[in-house]
Amino acid sequence: MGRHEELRKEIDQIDRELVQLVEKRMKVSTEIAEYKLANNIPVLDAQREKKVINKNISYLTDRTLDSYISEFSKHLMELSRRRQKECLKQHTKTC
Ligand SMILES: C=C(O[C@@H]1C=C(C(=O)O)C=C[C@H]1O)C(=O)O
Repeated sequence: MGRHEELRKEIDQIDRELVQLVEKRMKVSTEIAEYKLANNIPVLDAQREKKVINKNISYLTDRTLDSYISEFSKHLMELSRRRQKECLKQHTKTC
C-alpha cells in the first residue's frame, strides 16, 4: 500500500470514531432538549456555548489549532441546537 492510501485508511478510522462520538453527543443533546421542553428552558444557552468552546480549546496540545477547534465547536453546537429544535417540533420517538 502506498503512503497516500495508508494515510487515507488512518483518516477513515478517525472519521468512524468521530461519527460514533457525534452520534452519541446528539443523543445526549436530544435528552437535554426533552428536559428543556419539560422545564420551559430555551434551546440556546450562549453562556454555556462560550464555556464549551474555551474548554475544547484547552484540550488541545497544538496552540496553532485554536481557531479551528473554536470553529468546529461552533458548528457542532449549531447542529446540536438544530437537532434539538427538530426533536422538539416533531416530538417523535426517532428523537
Ligand atoms: C446541549 C445544550 O443546548 C445547546 C447546545 C449546546 C451543545 O451542543 O453543547 C450547548 C448549549 C446550548 O446552546 C445545553 O444547553 O447544554
